[in-house]
Amino acid sequence: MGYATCFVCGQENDKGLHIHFHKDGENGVRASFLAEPWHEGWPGIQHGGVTSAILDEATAYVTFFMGVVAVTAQLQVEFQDPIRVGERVEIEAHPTKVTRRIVEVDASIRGTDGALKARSHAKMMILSQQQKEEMGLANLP
Ligand SMILES: CCCCCCCCCC(=O)SCCNC(=O)CCNC(=O)[C@H](O)C(C)(C)COP(=O)(O)OP(=O)(O)OC[C@H]1O[C@@H](n2cnc3c(N)ncnc32)[C@H](O)[C@@H]1OP(=O)(O)O
Repeated sequence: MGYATCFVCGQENDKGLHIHFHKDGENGVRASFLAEPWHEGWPGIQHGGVTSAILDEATAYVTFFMGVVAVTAQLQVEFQDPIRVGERVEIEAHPTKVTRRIVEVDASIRGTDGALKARSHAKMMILSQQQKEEMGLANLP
């Protein structure tokens, strides 16, 4: 599922996060992740850019499972509590509004105890055929 070379989900990306996202209910997605030492910014704490990339990817998977090709136009992230190296977290995302061109998505990352670590609100722009061609994405489903 997804794309083999993707930084977040690609199983063939040696430098990637290798997160497996799966469908949850009709429109939601879920995944799990373990922060490793090479994901840290401040000592012992997962880098906020890694956290943002995970939220962005969960958001993108919502549109992927909807069967449209979309890119992130806006991603607003709240970092609520540090994600510690060695800590497992649970990721969730679901759509909140769907229009002809834009899918709005809420995503969150929680500890295994359910405590909120980070959350995001994003606007995904559905690409026209011309935009897909210009971005080299015309052959995607
Ligand atoms: C699932 C498997 C794995 C898949 C890979 C995971 C990927 C993860 C997701 C990503 O990270 S994608 C990469 C990061 N995103 C980008 O690189 C997108 C870069 N931005 C663009 O390509 C264009 O800005 C975009 C396609 C989003 C919009 O260009 P358009 O030419 O379609 O917009 P247009 O100029 O026609 O404007 C249409 C409306 O949208 C508005 N708009 C455009 N860009 C916007 C923006 N960025 N934010 C908010 N609004 C925006 C614009 O003001 C306007 O509003 P109005 O209709 O009210 O006039």
